[in-house]
Amino acid sequence: YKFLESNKKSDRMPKGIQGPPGFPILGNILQMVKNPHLKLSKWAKKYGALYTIRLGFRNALVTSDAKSMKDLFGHPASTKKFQMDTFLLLSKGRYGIFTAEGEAWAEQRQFFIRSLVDFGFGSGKTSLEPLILDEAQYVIEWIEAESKNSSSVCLNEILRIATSNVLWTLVNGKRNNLTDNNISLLTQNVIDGVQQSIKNGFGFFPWIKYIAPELSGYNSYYKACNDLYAFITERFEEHKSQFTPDAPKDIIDAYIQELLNKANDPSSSFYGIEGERHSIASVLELFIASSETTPGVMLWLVLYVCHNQSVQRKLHDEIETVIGTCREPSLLDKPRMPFTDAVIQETFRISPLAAMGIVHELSESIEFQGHTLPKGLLLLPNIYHVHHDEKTWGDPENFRPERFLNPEETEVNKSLTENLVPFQAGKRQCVGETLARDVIFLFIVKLFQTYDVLPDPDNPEPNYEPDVGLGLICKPFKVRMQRKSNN
Ligand code: HEM
Repeated sequence: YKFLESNKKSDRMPKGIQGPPGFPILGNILQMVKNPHLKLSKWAKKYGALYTIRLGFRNALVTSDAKSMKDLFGHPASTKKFQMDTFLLLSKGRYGIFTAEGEAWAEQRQFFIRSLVDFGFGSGKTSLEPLILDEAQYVIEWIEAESKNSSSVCLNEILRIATSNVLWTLVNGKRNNLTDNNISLLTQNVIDGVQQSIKNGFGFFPWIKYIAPELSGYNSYYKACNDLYAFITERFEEHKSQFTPDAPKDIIDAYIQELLNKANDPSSSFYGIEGERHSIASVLELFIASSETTPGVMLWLVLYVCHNQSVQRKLHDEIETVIGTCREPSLLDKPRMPFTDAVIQETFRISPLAAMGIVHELSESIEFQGHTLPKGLLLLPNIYHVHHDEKTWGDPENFRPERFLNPEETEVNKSLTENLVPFQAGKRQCVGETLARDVIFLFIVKLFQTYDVLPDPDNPEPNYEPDVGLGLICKPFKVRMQRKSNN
């Protein structure tokens, strides 16, 4: 019964759009068990920019070029998400920003964006810069200490902790110690569970949890979600006990203020108990959405640049020319650093963290590129293929930041970056994009301002093979961080 219940929703296939044949009940899922991003890309080459697949009983339209993706995900009927059990469990229902829908989602999303601006963040503003640079400096100190014990270091964990600390300081008002970091650890347990839910299937087939709760990883995921939820709830309670109205010190205070402001407005998603649930879920989702993605991009970048020394030399040259060795990098340096920008864009392109994005669901039938797309159709953004399409990139498998620059290498070619969609597209496009881009820029510039990054002599060959789950995650690797002689 549970099996039928969780998979009962069947929808119509749009007419006139081809796709690979699948199996009964499972559809195309079996063909996508290993490296689904590569399979989706292979199908795009065969069936074109728009094709259909079946995920269990659900039909999905796969979009594999940037324009179709932007047009389709920009349509008002595409705002709804396909809610995997994995995320509903995390947010305890349709709460917060990531999992909420309709007016509640719009209000929660807007509130978070406004809070970021209130706390000094936004285009053209630089007041979060000291916070980000402080965290980058802690990473440098950690590298210095580690390098005394071993010639090569693994940056995976420290970058995760440091980036989650930037957000945590903003949200909770005080930073965590790099070696004693609850929020990062609790978040990591949940992220590991999300990866398991994709690999072991309980995200798509909730009935697996009834058959193999332990083996599938469902039980440990359930516990990890509850632990993180309880931790965030405790921080809300702590803040409430020390709260001064109209003087929010951090984002949790801002949420508490909004709950008070909307205490008599039943039409608001901040009203009453539901309002509390939305607020806690929103904060929790921020950590889940950011803590693997932002450091993940930096790790890929370090790996590629470490194994492409000519790129590293150009990166060093630009940092030295524009910033020098004595002063801290600033976001205001960004427009004068096209090569650094190109290195970051190339990393987003070649190893997109959210390679298959987040699946949405049409809330009503629409006409699209001459086809009628039925209500309930799932929409899958084939981000990996968009970033690896030979027609756009020529040699997609090569790490070549220069592709984004004009022949004089003085400017980034904007018409080419239009083909990048690492944060997806449309009204639900990543709400943390600017924060992520700023953190990546400042961390990376500071790292390469301070160090020559060299391959680990014990493992000199790079491993570009990702750990594939919801995202393409860089497997742990070591590098030799050699302090630059002029630094
Ligand atoms: C390089 C880093 C990041 C990448 C690649 C990334 C990617 C994405 C993608 C692909 C989506 C799905 C958009 C959709 O459903 O249409 C998303 C949504 C989201 N991201 Fe990010 N993200 C990153 C960093 C962050 C950060 C730093 C935060 C928090 C400060 C964040 C918070 C969110 C939230 C809350 C959503 C849900 C938005 C909504 O449903 O309205 N992300 N992100």
